[in-house]
Amino acid sequence: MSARNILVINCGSSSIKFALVNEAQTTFPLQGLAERLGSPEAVIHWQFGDVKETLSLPGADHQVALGEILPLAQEAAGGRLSGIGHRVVHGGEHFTDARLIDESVIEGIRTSAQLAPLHNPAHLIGIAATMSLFPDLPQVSVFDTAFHQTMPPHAYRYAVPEFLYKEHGVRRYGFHGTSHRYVSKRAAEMAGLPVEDSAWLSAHLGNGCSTCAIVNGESRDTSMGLTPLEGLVMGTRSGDVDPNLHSYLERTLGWTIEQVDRMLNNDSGLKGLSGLSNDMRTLSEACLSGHPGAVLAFEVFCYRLAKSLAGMACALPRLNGLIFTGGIGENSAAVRERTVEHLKLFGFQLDAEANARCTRGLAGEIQAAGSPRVIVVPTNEERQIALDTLALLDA
Ligand SMILES: Nc1ncnc2c1ncn2[C@@H]1O[C@H](COP(=O)(O)OP(=O)(O)O)[C@@H](O)[C@H]1O
Ligand SMILES: CC(=O)OP(=O)(O)O
Ligand SMILES: [Mg+2]
Repeated sequence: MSARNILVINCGSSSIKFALVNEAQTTFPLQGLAERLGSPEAVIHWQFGDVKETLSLPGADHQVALGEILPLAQEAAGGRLSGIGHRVVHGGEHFTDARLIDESVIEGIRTSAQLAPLHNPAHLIGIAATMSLFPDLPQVSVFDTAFHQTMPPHAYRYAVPEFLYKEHGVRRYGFHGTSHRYVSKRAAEMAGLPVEDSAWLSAHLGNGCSTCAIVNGESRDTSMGLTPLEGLVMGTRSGDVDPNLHSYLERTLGWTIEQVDRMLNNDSGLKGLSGLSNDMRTLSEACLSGHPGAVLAFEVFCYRLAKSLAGMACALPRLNGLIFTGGIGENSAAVRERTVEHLKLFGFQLDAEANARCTRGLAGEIQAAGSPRVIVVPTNEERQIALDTLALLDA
């Protein structure tokens, strides 16, 4: 049987990230991004082999963009596309695994949309579009939340009245599960351990950031909660704040819930603290010239990350190592160095040269002699989604 191709789709509210994954190849034959959908500036950028292209599609919505992306994928796949894997951020308590998409799965995603109002409605639009354009291709949804369904109640319950959990699903769900699962498997391989007998702290640091405690290949706790706002400092998201902040701003500034939501999700995090940028590359450069906002944002980011990892350690019976992944975790030696400095009590220490070497997709162990392992693992959510899709097609 020749190697199969899966198109992986991650639909945001105004964007679509996509990648063609071939099961026998380590790099993607095709990958790209459609952005500003629904506006006059709608555009698709993609890379097919070494060739980069851009197609301007004024006013295009998800359906129109997918109408362009699918033929590209068919061409890149030599006419042999086996299925489509969709990233779905929130699966609530309905889904503990990837699912072949049918009416009941669509209903489950719709029900969870209340909890991920920015993400799930966009996924549904993407799924409807691919189903109408390619009715004969099997479609699979892979949930960010599914991996975390193994958390025990003492990790996922909030200390609020029980009916809010029982009747309204108020609990910790956790996100980035596809990434935490993938990198913990890779870290175990790199360390020569069976993943079923390993224990990790994992830090996924992209635009969204979360930590996770992973024991024997299962999530035991994670920093994101009911929604992807809880926990760490992120690009534009605040992470943890005092829950009374909402009522304080309402009372003192007359803000509405929508204003508070927008501030916490879009104007906070690195962007809010620095007053400069949500992008860690920009902040790292500004730190070098002593920009006070950038320095503060960097320090708060690393301290809060270390504090979260130290808390996650409560969920581990032992520790095989600390994993860094996501755009920041994979590339920023400075973030890794500063974070690990706050974790000396655990015996963590880095080898400066090894730390500096691990950027731009290079995996490796970066701890100094005598320290528990610290491993940089490039995440690959697209490949994991394709593998989950293929596993369901085989079942
Ligand atoms: N060389 C680098 N140094 C520091 N930060 C980097 C570097 N390269 C990428 N990043 C950061 O990674 C973040 C984006 O991570 P990524 O995982 O690509 O995001 P997403 O969650 O959208 O997939 C940005 O904050 C970006 O600045
Ligand atoms: C759930 C989440 O935060 O996703 P992302 O990192 O893609 O924003
Ligand atoms: Mg990413």
